[in-house]
Amino acid sequence: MHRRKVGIIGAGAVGATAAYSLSMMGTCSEIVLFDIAEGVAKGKAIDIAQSSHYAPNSTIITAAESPADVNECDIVVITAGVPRKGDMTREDLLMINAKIMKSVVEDVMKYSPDAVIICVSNPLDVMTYVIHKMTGWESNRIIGMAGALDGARMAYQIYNKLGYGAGQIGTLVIGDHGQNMIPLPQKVQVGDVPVSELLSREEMEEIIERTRTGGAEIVKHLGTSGYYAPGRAIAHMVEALLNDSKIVVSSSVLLQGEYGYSDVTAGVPVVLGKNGVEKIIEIELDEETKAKFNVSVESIRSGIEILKTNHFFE
Ligand SMILES: NC(=O)c1ccc[n+]([C@@H]2O[C@H](COP(=O)([O-])OP(=O)(O)OC[C@H]3O[C@@H](n4cnc5c(N)ncnc54)[C@H](O)[C@@H]3O)[C@@H](O)[C@H]2O)c1
Repeated sequence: MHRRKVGIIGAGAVGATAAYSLSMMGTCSEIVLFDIAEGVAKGKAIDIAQSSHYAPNSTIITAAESPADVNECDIVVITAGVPRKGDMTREDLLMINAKIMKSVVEDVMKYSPDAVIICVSNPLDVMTYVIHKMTGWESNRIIGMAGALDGARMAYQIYNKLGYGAGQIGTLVIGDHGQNMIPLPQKVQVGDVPVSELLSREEMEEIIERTRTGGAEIVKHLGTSGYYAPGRAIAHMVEALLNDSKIVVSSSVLLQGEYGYSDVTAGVPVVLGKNGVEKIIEIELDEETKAKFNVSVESIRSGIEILKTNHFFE
């Protein structure tokens, strides 16, 4: 990864915030934004490039005129998609976003054939699976961003309860990036202190619930989903890949026997480095968590099944 070039496909709220975060961190040498909505990538690229005047390191930020300009990237972040509208069923949304993903991925394969892909578009785990099927690439090169955000949301809730420990709260959220996500309080530490020493079971139950509904809480206030924390979470992952930092981040990856599942994507802790997913970490799950993980995996499988029933992969 010597060029440190990052492509971001979908320059909407999340994609542009990821670009802005990366440029403020000075992590990349070059960021190229692409969006099908005319002017969006161009306008945001100019704005972000001007803000980078005050960043620690300079970053070249450009807008792609066509998918072919998102070329020779080390990492491609995909945030392209459409949100669910009133009259759409889950099935409709899945099919629409999967078709968008298919066309985006065809371009990535053509123009950035050596990239690592970070999938962000929802439904996250199913879209990550689509990328695996469409590319046929080594599974380590395709990573779904979910746990990085959900873990930050959990840490925020814990800090709000404690009033201390900011930046020291290690969290872990596994499973799907949706209703059945599994925040794991038994794995949380504040500094080196297990959270069970600091918060009661009832307080942790409330934190788990608020983590699960963390996205919806923002929608309630804002009328649209959050983008600062998702954008920063993407930048955190991109930095880990570019710097080969081998940090542990929960991410949606293809399971091939790990945790007893195959041919399905789900959020589990992984090591991120220059090759993408360097290692999937298999932690010991108690029986209750195993049952929850199964519910989570089955909900992802039901999304994949919808695509199969609609002959998407044929
Ligand atoms: N994984 C996560 O944790 C997480 C967090 C937040 C949002 N998301 C998801 O990320 C996606 C983006 O969210 P957002 O708030 O930025 O939405 P947004 O609507 O602001 O941006 C999406 C952008 O994608 C563009 N787009 C659509 N089709 C495209 C194509 N074929 N090629 C290029 N661009 C295309 C649209 O023009 C739009 O600008 C959504 O699917 C959202 O649900 C995921």
